[in-house]
Amino acid sequence: MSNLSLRERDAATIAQIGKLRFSPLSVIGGRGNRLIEEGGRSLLDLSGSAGPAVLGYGHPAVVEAVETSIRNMAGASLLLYPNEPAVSLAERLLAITPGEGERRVWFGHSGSDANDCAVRVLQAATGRSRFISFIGSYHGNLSGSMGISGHTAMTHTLPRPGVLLLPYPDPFRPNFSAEDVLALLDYQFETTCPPHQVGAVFIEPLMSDGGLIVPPPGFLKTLQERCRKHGIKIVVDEVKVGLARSGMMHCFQHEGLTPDLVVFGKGIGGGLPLSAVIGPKEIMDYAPAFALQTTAGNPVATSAGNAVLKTIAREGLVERSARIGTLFSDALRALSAKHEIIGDVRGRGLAIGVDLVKDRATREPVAATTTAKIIYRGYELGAAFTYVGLKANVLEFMPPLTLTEDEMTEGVAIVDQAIADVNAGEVSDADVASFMMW
Ligand SMILES: Cc1ncc(COP(=O)(O)O)c(/C=N/[C@@H]2CCCCNC2=O)c1O
Repeated sequence: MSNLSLRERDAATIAQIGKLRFSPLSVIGGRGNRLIEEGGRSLLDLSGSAGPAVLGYGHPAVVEAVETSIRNMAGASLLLYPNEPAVSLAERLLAITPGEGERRVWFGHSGSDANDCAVRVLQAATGRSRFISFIGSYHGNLSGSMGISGHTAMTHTLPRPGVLLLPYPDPFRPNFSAEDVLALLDYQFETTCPPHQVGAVFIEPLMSDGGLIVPPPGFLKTLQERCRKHGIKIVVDEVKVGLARSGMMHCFQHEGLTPDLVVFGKGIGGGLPLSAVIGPKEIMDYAPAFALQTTAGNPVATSAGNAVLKTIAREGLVERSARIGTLFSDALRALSAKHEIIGDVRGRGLAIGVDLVKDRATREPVAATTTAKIIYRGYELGAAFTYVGLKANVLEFMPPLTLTEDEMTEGVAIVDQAIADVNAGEVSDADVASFMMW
């Protein structure tokens, strides 16, 4: 057994390109809504491992489903033969996801590969090679999904040729109003981006990694109508804010959208690698062997997916997200009475962002080091959470949907104390230097 810490062994073996670390936390276990740190300390998880741990850790329904399926494993590959868990999950997803006409489900391992698949099959099936997306959007980290994303973390990779990236209107920083963006789109359609060349618009119904931005009411619905007129498909990326997290089963339902394709990831697997794309049969049946991944739709991950959907229904997690999310947001908003740095608290259900500002009048974002220090101090005080935003100034709360009211209260108290301690200068730049990764 090594006498090095897990963190030291991680530094000596795991590639930096796969890391986005916000604190020194090294995890050796997890139970309920808590992570167990090397050394045995328990931390409240307000991040859900960046979203997928919708049922926390070790949920009995997931444990039983995974154990049963792996003990009698129906192969490991949906592409070679059907398996019961995958087909059941596809049936469940089709039943709970509004849509028109006959549809089909594709399974993958991650939000990235799901959006990657959507891009490729839409270009092939529509014959249109251009796409519309948004500055600040994060649709994945594979070439296809990255190519239609607009997050600053991806500027090391050039966007896909022909992508039209529009500003995502932010009610808290209205540099571009919904009307401005729609006018810009119309102008592009008239000039450099003929609509008949555009296969689809990719929409985050709540922009997560770009800063937990809830769009102005009606904007996305109007955008959908503009695009529909030109036969442009609507793809809604529900990877991070879907499946009950927003306080409705699908976040797009808050916006009155009628998507052609819906992309799922993160929470659908309850922490296991699983993603899905639902789309019209004429698109998703484009050609056999078009979007293959050997272990996609395997019976173990899809058994976890079935357990997630069944638990969401059985434990009423849609309503719970709405209720606990409102309490959580209200409690965070109440902190703004004592912390000038809190400029805005926003989100839907248990997808919550706290926008940190230097100045409430100008709404200038705080320095990224300040955000990082609050995360770091929160870790020291016993909670795990992250930050997002193109200026790295938005605290992100994406806890398990099983978060209790007491845990929510505990989490808010930690955030409160962390902000106070950072204001008091208790965290140094050196403390966070190695945690400024995006
Ligand atoms: C709306 C949306 N769509 C797709 C993805 C990609 O999902 P995967 O990271 O599972 O490939 C994501 C992933 N978002 C990043 C993943 C990198 C770490 C930072 N936090 C996230 O949530 C996403 O938010």
